[in-house]
Amino acid sequence: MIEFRNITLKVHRQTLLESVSLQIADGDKVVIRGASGCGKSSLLKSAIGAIPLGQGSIRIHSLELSPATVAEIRARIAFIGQEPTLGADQVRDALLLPFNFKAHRGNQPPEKEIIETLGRLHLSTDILDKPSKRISGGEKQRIAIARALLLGKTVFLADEVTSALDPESKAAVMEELFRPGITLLSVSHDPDWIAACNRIIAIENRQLEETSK
Ligand SMILES: Nc1ncnc2c1ncn2[C@@H]1O[C@H](COP(=O)(O)OP(=O)(O)OP(=O)(O)O)[C@@H](O)[C@H]1O
Repeated sequence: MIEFRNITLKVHRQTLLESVSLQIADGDKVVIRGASGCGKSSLLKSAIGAIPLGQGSIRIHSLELSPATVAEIRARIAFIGQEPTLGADQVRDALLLPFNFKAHRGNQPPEKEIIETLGRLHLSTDILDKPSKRISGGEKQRIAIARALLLGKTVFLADEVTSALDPESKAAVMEELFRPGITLLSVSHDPDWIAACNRIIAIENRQLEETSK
């Protein structure tokens, strides 16, 4: 479960959210809507400790976000931002990067599983040999999703991950992220994505307003 408890978010002295709470159950598919600049991306970023809270607390599976827990929380969550940084020069190295870390060492997936995961996301295996900086924003996001799936992550924070995609790639991404076992907190303007979510929450006047479907 992801829980935002009475949080206030301020960015450069601008208050984006004021004393708001939100509980997301395991398996929920939540989309955040609202005008440009209202704080949708900032809300997602706050859950990985990228924006400090003015007030309140955030818990991911009962673990409260704090300087002491932020690394563990980031290890549990897949954050797919609008322009993910892949962290290595070659796509293959980027995809396998976490498997060099102590927590995942020895768990590197076999080539077959890597290829199969890329295929499910509508990515060809050729991409593995490309420089990370030569792939598109939409491809970077799908590599970041593939990496999270290979790590077995089940909590996804996804910021506009289909806006740059063709219909087939979009359907492929949605098929992966809307599985029952995935908990999804997302930002999207895409009607298909919004329709697939079970909860729609708008940011209005610094508050969260849940609209019934
Ligand atoms: N790094 C930053 N420096 C200065 N201001 C920022 C920064 N990041 C966000 N902001 C400000 O915070 C506000 C909220 O930004 P945020 O990206 O969360 O909005 P959003 O609702 O996701 O917008 P959009 O729909 O346009 O992506 C904006 O007014 C923006 O100007």
